[in-house]
Amino acid sequence: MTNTFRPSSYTTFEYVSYSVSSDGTIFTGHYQLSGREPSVSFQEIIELPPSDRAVDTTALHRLLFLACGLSYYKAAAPPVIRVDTGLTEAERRFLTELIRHGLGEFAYRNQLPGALRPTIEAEDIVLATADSDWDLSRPPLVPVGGGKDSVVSLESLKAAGHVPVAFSVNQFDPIDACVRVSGLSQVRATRKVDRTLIELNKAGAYNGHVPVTAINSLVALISADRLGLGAVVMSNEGSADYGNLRWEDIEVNHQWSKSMEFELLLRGTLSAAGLAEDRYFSLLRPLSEISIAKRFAGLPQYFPVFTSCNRLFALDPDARRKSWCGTCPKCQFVFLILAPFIPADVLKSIFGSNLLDNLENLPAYEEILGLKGHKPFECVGDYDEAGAAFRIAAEQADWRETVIVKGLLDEVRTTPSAHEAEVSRLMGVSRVHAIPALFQEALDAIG
Ligand SMILES: CC(=O)N[C@H]1[C@@H](OP(=O)(O)OP(=O)(O)OC[C@H]2O[C@@H](n3ccc(=O)[nH]c3=O)[C@H](O)[C@@H]2O)O[C@H](CO)[C@@H](O)[C@@H]1O[C@H](C)C(=O)N[C@@H](C)C(=O)N[C@@H](CCC(=O)O)C(=O)O
Ligand SMILES: Nc1ncnc2c1ncn2[C@@H]1O[C@H](COP(=O)(O)OP(=O)(O)OP(=O)(O)O)[C@@H](O)[C@H]1O
Repeated sequence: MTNTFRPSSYTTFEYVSYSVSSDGTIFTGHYQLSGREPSVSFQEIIELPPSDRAVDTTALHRLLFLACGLSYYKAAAPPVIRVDTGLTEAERRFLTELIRHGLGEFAYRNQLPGALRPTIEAEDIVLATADSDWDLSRPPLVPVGGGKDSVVSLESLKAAGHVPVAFSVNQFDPIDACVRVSGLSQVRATRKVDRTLIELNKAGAYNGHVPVTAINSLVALISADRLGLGAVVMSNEGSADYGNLRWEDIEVNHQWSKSMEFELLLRGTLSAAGLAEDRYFSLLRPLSEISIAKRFAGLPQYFPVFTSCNRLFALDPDARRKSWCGTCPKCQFVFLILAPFIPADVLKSIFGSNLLDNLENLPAYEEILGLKGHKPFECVGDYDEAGAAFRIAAEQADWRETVIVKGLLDEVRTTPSAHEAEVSRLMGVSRVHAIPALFQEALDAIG
C-alpha cells in the first residue's frame, strides 16, 4: 500500500464482478480503481443468514453489488464508472440516482460536483424476470438501528398482531438490547468494508457519507427472501425527505436513502425486476418525528437500552462510544424531540445530562431550529419538527427555565413552527406513504 494516495490519478472505477458461495451465505463484491497509478482492488464481503430455502436472489444481489460499490468509488470519484456485469435499464437508473443523491453530502463537502455525474459505461442487458412465491402475509423483517424509530415499528407491529423478526446489519450492543426488550427473534447479517479503503483514507483518499440505508435495505431484502419472510419494514420518518441545503442543482440530503424518493426508487426497481414492490416500505413514513417521539415515550421499558447517537455504530469496535455522546446534533435533536413527552429527570438519566440546560449547545440548537446555518449533516428532523417540540417544551415547568429555552424562545416564536396549527399538523398522520393495506392498522396500534 502506498503512503500517498492521489485521487486525481484515477480515471475509472470498475464494478468487476460479484460472487455468492454455494450455500448463499457469503456475498463478495469485487471492485477496482485504475488510472495512471497502479490499480487498487477492493472486496466487500457480506455474510447473510443461513437458510435451506432455494431462492433466486440474483436481482437483489445485483443491486447490492451496485450499492456497496459507492464506498470504494468515493475514494477517488473518477469520471468514468464501468460496470462489467452490464446493467438493465432499471439498474442503470438506480445506480445513477444513488450516486446523484446518495453521494450529495460527500460531493458537497469535498467540493466535487463531478462526482455526482460520472459517465456510466455498461452493456445494456435484459434479465429474465424473477419468479417468486413471495407473500406479504408472512412475518415481516424489521431492520433495527438501536434508536427510537425501529422500536416504535416493532411495538406497533406487535400491537397489531404481527410477529416481526428483528434484523441487524453487524453486531451492535444497543441493537441487541432493544431486540431483547422486544422479546422478538433476531437475525443478523455482517458487512465487512475492505480494510484497504480504511488505509487509503489515511493516505489521502476522498472520504464522506455514503447512502448506508440503501445498502442495509438490500441486505435486509436478501435476508428476508432467504428466510422465507414477508416485507422488509423500515422505520424511516416523513422528514427524512427534507434536505440540508441546495447545491449544484440538487438538494443535498444526508438522509436521502431514508427518503420517500429512495423508497419509491427501490420499489420501482424491484418491480422492474419482477419482484413485488410491497417487499419494501417504511411503516413510519406518515409520521413526524414528534409523533414518533410521543409514541416512543409510552415505551419506557426501552429507555435504559435504546441509543440514537451514531457514534456508537463505528465499524471498528475500539472507536465506538459506549453511550450517548451528548455533543452531536443527533443527541441534541433526540433530546429536544423527546423533551415534551418525558420528564426532565428521566431524560437526564438517559442522556447523562440536561442538553437543554447547557449553554455550549446553543449554536447547535440554533442550527437544529433553523435560526442560523443549515440543517446539520446528521439524521435530525426538520425545522418545523424541532420548532414545534421546542414550543411545547417551553410551556412545561420542566424545561421553561433551561438556558437553551430561555435563550432561544423569542427567536423561535418568530418561526412558522411556533403556530398552534403547525403543532397539530405534526401530531397527525400524512397520507404520503407506500404502506400496504395489511399493515396500515399497525400505524395507529400504539398511540
Ligand atoms: C457511524 C458513523 O456515523 N459513521 C460515519 C463516519 O465514519 P467513521 O469514519 O467515523 O466510522 P465508520 O462508520 O466506522 O467507518 C469507517 C470508514 O469506513 C468507510 N465506510 C464505512 C461504512 C460504509 O458503508 N462505507 C464506507 O465507505 C468510510 O470511509 C469511513 O470513514 O463518517 C463517515 C464519513 O463521513 C460516514 O460515511 C460514516 O457513516 C456510516 C456510513 C454510517 O453507517 N452512518 C450511519 C450511522 C448514518 O449516518 N445513517 C444515516 C442514514 C442516511 C442514509 O441516507 O442512509 C442516518 O441515520 O440518517
Ligand atoms: N445496523 C443496522 N442494521 C439494520 N438496520 C439498521 C441499522 N442501522 C439503522 N437501521 C435501520 O435504518 C433505518 C434508519 O435508521 P435510524 O438510525 O434513523 O433509525 P433508528 O435507529 O431506529 O432510530 P433513531 O432515529 O432514533 O436512531 C431504520 O429503519 C433503522 O432501523
